[in-house]
Amino acid sequence: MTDMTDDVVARAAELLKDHRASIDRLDAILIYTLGERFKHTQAVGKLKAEHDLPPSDPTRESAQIARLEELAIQADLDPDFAKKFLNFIIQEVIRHHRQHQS
Ligand SMILES: O=C(O)C(=O)C[C@]1(C(=O)O)C=C[C@@H](O)C=C1
Repeated sequence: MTDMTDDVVARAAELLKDHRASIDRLDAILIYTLGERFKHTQAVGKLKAEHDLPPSDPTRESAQIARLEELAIQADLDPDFAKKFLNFIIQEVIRHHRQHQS
């Protein structure tokens, strides 16, 4: 009986370890992906500052949000979360753009 319980606990520990390894791998992908995204937005911020363009573009943001909501549904991710996540990133980008302009 105790042996069986030990097996179940050991199996659960193994599964937890595997999930955590996948989570760490995916978190690394997220961080590198965000790093790449910010490289592009830094270049966009420089262009906007050089050409006196406004830091934010609400029309572009609406299109991005609509697209990400669709992608989120396809990816089985909560579309409201996807929207909040993109908004959070875009707000940070706009903050960087404003720093370029001042
Ligand atoms: O595409 C732009 O114009 C950007 O400045 C990039 C970006 C984004 O992070 O995706 C940021 C701010 C804008 O309001 C829209 C989009």
